[in-house]
Amino acid sequence: MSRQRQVFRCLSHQSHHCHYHTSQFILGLKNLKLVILLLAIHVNFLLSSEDRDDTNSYEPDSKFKVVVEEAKAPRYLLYDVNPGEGFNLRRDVYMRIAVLVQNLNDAAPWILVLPPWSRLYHWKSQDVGSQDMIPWSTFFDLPSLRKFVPVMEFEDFLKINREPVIDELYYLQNYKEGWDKWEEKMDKRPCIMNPYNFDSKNKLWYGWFFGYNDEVAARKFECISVMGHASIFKPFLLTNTSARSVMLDRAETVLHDRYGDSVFWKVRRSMRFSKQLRDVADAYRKLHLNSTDEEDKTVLDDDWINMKRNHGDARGGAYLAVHLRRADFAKVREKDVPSLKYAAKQIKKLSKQQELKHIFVATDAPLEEYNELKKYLKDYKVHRYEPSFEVKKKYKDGAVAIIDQWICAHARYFVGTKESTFSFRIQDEREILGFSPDTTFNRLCHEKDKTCEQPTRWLISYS
Ligand SMILES: C[C@@H]1O[C@H](OP(=O)(O)OP(=O)(O)OC[C@H]2O[C@@H](n3cnc4c(=O)[nH]c(N)nc43)[C@H](O)[C@@H]2O)[C@@H](O)[C@H](O)[C@@H]1O
Repeated sequence: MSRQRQVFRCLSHQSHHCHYHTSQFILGLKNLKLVILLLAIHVNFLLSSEDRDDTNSYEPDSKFKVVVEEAKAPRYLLYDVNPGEGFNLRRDVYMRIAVLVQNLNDAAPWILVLPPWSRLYHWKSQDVGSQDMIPWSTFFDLPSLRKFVPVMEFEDFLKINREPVIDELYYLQNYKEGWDKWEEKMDKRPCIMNPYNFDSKNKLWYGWFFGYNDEVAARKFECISVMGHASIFKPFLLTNTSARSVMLDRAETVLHDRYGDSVFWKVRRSMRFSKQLRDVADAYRKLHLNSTDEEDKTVLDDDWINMKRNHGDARGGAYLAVHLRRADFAKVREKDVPSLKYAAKQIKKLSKQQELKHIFVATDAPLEEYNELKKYLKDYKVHRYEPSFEVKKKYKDGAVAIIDQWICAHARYFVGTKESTFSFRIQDEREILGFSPDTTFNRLCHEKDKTCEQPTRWLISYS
């Protein structure tokens, strides 16, 4: 058992035998590496802070008791999302919370602790080893995230925290009675549902905690009914609690502060995929689709802060990319997802219009469905990214999906699935790269959908 795991066990069971391990561990942690990490997070953030928008002031929330003692800096905000949600919806929730943390940083230093990726419903591969507790650095470029807001991995938070205990945990929920009119409000309320358990022996709350279950706990737990935007929590966090670490579970309950404005796009631009995954996708583009950044005019600037593109700057590789969401989506949203035959009909029509012979298909469809689709498209060269066993084992299902997204983002023309956040994230990637909106905001329609209304054009905005 690693020393860290031993300490988790010790602290959660409060055994005296553990005292030695714990104090040794904590001493060991005062090591240079972590101090440097923390400093790096702060310096990095301060350096880029001149680029921040000076948004909202706040009034303390008089509904809650005002805490007068001063909180120790830095403070840590953790969050989690409804267990059933997929990767791209979770990315969206990150953006809401990152904007909240940026707002908090206008008043005091806060660090956003990134929730490890564990056992997502859609990650079904059995032969790739554990898909639990995957750090954000596998999928995203952390230095890029840090140019928007200070972030750290949960494992690093555990290392610097004195014990594997989060001071306060709030479980967000809607109002039980529902609502007639929209108003920004939040209230401590009895829990409508509570997935955490109180251990009366050591007076701690246990629960999922990103898969850490009995290794991590919370000291205080309450439910909060909320209707509002993420930054509704700003006054509460600054004046109604002085806890060093606060976690908001079910963070998807709060909305974006302002959907689609330049701050929204800043945090979106900061969410660059990790270089290792972009490289795998770029190698595939080059080999199978004859697509390179230089030819396609999609070269990335090193720093997203300086990268500004006009619509039409990007040309894209000579292929049409489709995101064909199937699996659970085809069942839950039966009325939005076309049959394979009808999807193929639309794809053929678009390829003809665009004079493209190569079609790249990103899909979560089983092989038989993909083969059926290919049969309908026999006059075209149809491609699907199939990872080598090594890539899949190393980076897992989450990475394969990112590679699919990155390849779609570089196509000359893209068509997605109605209301899939997977398709939405490809659309915003293409906005960042500078594609013409006509080549981006397109979707497949169900055969019975006669109007076939195309997606809203959420165009990039720079400040
Ligand atoms: C029905 C709802 O759909 C919502 O999904 P939706 O917005 O499409 O998009 P996501 O939130 O990303 O969830 C769908 C997941 O399915 C896999 N997936 C979907 N399309 C592809 C693809 O083209 N390639 C690869 N490799 N993987 C794909 C991938 O793991 C992805 O994160 C979910 O967030 C909800 O939890 C719920 O399932």
